[in-house]
Amino acid sequence: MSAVGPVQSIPAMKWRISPSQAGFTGFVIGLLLLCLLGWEMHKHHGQEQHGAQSRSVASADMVAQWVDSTLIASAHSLRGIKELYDLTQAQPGSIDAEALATLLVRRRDSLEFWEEVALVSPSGRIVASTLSSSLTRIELDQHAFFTPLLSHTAPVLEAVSGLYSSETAGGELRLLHALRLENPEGELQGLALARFAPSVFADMLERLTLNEGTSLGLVDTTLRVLARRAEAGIAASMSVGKEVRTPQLLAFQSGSDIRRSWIRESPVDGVHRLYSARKLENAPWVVIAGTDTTFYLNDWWRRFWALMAGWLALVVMGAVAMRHYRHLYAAEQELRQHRNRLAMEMETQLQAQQASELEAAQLKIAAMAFETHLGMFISDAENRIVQVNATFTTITGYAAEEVLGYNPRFLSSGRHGAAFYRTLWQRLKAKDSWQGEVWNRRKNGEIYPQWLTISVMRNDAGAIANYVATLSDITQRKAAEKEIHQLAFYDALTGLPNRRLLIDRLEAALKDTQRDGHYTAVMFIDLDNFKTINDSLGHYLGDALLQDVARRLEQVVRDGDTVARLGGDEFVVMLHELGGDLALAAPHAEIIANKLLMSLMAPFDVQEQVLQVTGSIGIALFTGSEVSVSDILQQADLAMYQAKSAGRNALRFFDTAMQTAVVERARLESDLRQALENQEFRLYYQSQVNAQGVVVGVEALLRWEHPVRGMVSPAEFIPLAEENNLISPIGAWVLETACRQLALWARSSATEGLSIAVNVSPHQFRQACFVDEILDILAHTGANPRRLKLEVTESLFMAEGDTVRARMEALRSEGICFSLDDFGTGYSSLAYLKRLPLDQLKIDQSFVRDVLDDPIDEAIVRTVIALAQSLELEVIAEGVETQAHCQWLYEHGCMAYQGYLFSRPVPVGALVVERQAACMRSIAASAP
Ligand SMILES: Nc1nc2c(ncn2[C@@H]2O[C@H](COP(=O)(O)O[C@H]3[C@@H](O)[C@H](n4cnc5c(=O)[nH]c(N)nc54)O[C@@H]3COP(=O)(O)O)[C@@H](O)[C@H]2O)c(=O)[nH]1
Repeated sequence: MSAVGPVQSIPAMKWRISPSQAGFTGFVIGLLLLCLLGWEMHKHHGQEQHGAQSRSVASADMVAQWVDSTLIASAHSLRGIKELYDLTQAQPGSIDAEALATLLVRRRDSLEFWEEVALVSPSGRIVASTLSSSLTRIELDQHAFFTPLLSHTAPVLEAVSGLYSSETAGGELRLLHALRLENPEGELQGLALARFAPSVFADMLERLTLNEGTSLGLVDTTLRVLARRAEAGIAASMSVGKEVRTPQLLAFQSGSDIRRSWIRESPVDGVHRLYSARKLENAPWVVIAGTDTTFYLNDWWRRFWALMAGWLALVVMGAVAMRHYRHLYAAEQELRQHRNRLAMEMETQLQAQQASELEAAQLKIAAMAFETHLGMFISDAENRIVQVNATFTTITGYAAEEVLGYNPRFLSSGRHGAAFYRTLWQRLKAKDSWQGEVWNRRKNGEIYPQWLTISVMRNDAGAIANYVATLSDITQRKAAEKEIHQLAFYDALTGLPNRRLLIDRLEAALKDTQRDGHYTAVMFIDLDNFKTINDSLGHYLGDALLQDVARRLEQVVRDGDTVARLGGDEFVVMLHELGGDLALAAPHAEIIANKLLMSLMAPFDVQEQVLQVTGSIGIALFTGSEVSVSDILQQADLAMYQAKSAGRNALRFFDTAMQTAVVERARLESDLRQALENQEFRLYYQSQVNAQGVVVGVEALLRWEHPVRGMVSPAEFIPLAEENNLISPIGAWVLETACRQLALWARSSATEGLSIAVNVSPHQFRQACFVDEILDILAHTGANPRRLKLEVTESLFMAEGDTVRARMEALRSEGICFSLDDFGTGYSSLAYLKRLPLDQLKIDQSFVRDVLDDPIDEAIVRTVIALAQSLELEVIAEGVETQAHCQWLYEHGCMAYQGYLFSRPVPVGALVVERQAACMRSIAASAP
C-alpha cells in the first residue's frame, strides 16, 4: 500500500525557475559578492596606504623639526657671535683679533657640533677665526652660496650651504652656516661663519628606533644625501654625498608644497617604498621618510586571501547546490504526474535545505570577518560580553570562556575617573558610536593604552541589540611618541631638559612675568674643575659625575622650577614666581644659589672614587622687560664668568659692568700670551728665616710688569694662565730663572747655603713631561737640586692617586724637597700627609694673621705645628708681619718664618741675606 495519496499530475512549473535561470542567478550573486569584496578590499587598501603615509609624514615632520631645532641652536650661537662683533664695533680698539679669536673658541666649544667659526670681512679677509691653519682669506666671490648674503639689494641675512669639500677639513664633506653682519644702517660689515660636519644629522638618525621596512633621509639643495638611515642597519653616515635625483624629488623641490608623498623604488637600495618628503623651515633641505610597501600591505594581503577563500567556498557550495537542484528538477520532471502534495512536500524540503546551506555559508563568512588583526568583542543590550575574537585574547590575555557573560568594565585600569565613562556613554547613546584612547588592564595586571571603537547595533524596532567594540594595542606607538619627545627635549646623559626645552620654558616664563609682574631668576652654573676630572679620570667617570650633579641640583629646587643641561658641564636653573619686589626676589635667588653651591661641595662618590667639585653661578633676574631669552642667558653667562674670576665656588648677579669686565679679561688673556715673548715677567724673592734670624732661603714669587697696567699680581694672572694652558711655559720660565739664581749663589760663601722655594701649580705638575723638564733645567743650569724646594698645594692630591706620588718620589730621589703650601685651607687629609714624600708644612697666612685674636685660628695653628712635629716634618709660617706674631709662633714650636716682618718680596738685587738678628734676639730673650 502506498502511503501517499492519489498522485496528481504536476502542472507545468510556471512558479519555479529552471536550472539555467538558477545558474544565471547564482552567477550574478557570486559576481555581486565578488564586487562587494573588491570594493571592501579597495577601501582597506586605501586605509592601509593612508595609515602608512600618515606615519611616514609624522616621521618626516619629526626629523625636520629636529634638524630645524639644530639649525636654530646654531643660528642662536651665530647671533651670539654677532653680538660680540657688534661690541667690538661699538667700542673700537676695545678688543683685538687675538682676544676675539679666544672668545670665538669659547663660542665654538659651547655648541658640540660646530668645528670651526670665523668672522670674515666683506672682501673675504678672515678677521678672526678658530682655525689653526694659516688661512687668511676666503674667496667669497667664487662661491655662489655667499652671493645672496653679500648682496646690497634685499640681501639674505642667514643661510645654510649644501655639502662642499672643505680644504681646511682635509677635503672632507662639510656644511656652512652663515650670518650676515650689518651695522644699524643695514650696511654689510662682514659674515659670521660656522663650519660643521653632516655627521651631526647622521648621529641624530642613529638614535631613532626605526620600524621594519622604514628609511629616513636628509638631502641638500643639490639632492645629495646629508644623512640616511634604513631599517636594514646601514649606518646613517654611509650614503653621505650620494646623489638621489628622482623625477618626484625634483618636482617636489621646485614646487611650492611643504610636504608631498609618492611611491617608487629607492635609488639607494632598490626597495619599493611609499615616501613622504618635507621641506625644512630653516634650510633649503628636504627630509624624506620611506615605508616599505610590502611591509604595510602585509595585513591587507592576509585579509584578501581569507576573503577570497571564503568567496570560493561559497561558489563551490553554490555549485553543489545547483547540481543538486538540477537533479531534483529532473526528478520533478519525471514525477510530474505524481500527486501535488508529494511534489509540494519535496519542494518545501528542498527550499529548507537551500536556506540552511546558505545560512551556514553566510555564518562562515561572518566568522572569518570577525577574526581580524583588531581585537573585537560583542556585548548584548545589557552590555554582557557574548563573543570575542582571537586578537582580543592576544591583547587582553583573557580567553573567551573567561569573559563571556561579563560586563567589560573588568578590563578597566582605574586610570579614568567616573566622569570619563559618563561622557563615553552619553556620546555612544547620542551618536551610536564612540572612539578614543583608553588605558585598560591586561590579565597579567599590566596597564596599557588602546584605541577603542564602540558601535551600537539596533534591531528593526530601533532598540539597542548589541555593542560591537574593536580595540588595538597602541603601547608601541605611545612608546615611540615618548621616545621622540624625550630625544627632542631632554638631555640624553642626565635626563634633564635640554637647551631647546629650556628656551621654550624661558619664553613661557617671559610671557608669564609680563602678565603677573613676578620676577624669574636664571642661574648659569659651570663646574669649576670638571675639565681636569674629565681629562685625568676619563669621560666615563666624568659622565657619571655629571649625572650625580644633575640629581643634586634637582634636589635643591622646587618641583615647578627647571634644572636644565646645556652641554658639557654647563647647567641652568630657572626659579619661577619670585614675587614682584626685586628687594625680596634677589635675596631669595641668592639663598637658593648658595644652597646649590653647598650641594655641589659635598664629596661625590663616583664609581668608588671620591671627587670634590665646586661650581660658579651667574644669576640674571628678569620681569616683563624688553629683554629677549637670548639676552637673559647671555647675562647669566657673563655673571657666571664674573663668579669664576672671583675665585670660583662663588655666585654673582649680572650687572652691566660685567660686560666691560669680560672684554677687559679677554684683553688681559691676550696680553698674557705675549708676556713671555716680550720678557715682561720678573722673579721676586722673599726671605725665609729660622729661629736665630738666619736667612735660610727664599720663596720665588712671580711678577708681571705689564707695559700699560704696571705690576700685575700673580693672584690675578696665574688662574688665567692655568685656564689657558699658559701655566706650563710660565712655570718653566720661573723654574729656569730660580735655578740660574741658585747656580749663581753657589759661587759665593755668603749665599751658597740658600734654598729657593718655587710655587708649582697643579696644572703644571700634571704635565707628563714635568719631571724630565725639571731634571733638564737642573742639568743645564748646574743648580744643586738639594737647594730647590717645590711648593705644592693640597688640590694637587685630589683624585690623583699614584701618579703624583710617583713623580714626587722621582724628584725626591734627586734631592729636591717638597713644601705643602696654604696648609689648612683645603681638606687637610692626614692620609696624604703620611703617604706622600713631603718635607715641610707651610701654615697659611690667613691663620697666622688672626692667631693672636681668634681662638679658632689659634687652635688650627697649634694643631698644624703639633701635626708637623709628630710626622717629623718641618713647619714654616707665612704672613708673619709683627714681632708679636713671630713671638707667639716661636713659643708654640714654629721655628721658621716668612713675612713682611723680615722682608717683602723684592728683586734679587734688593734682597738682604744677612741675619735678621734684631727681631729674633728680643723674641728669644722673652721666650720662657
Ligand atoms: N704657580 C705659581 N704661583 C705663584 C708664583 N708666584 C706667585 N704665585 C702665587 O700667586 C699668589 C699670590 O702671590 P703674591 O701676590 O706674590 O703673594 C705672596 C706674598 O707676597 C704674600 N706675602 C708674603 N708675606 C706676607 C705678609 O707678611 N703679609 C701679607 N699680607 N702677604 C704676604 O703671600 C703670598 C705668598 O704665597 P704662598 O705661595 O702661598 O706662600 C700666591 O698664591 C702664590 O703662591 C709662581 O711662580 N707660580
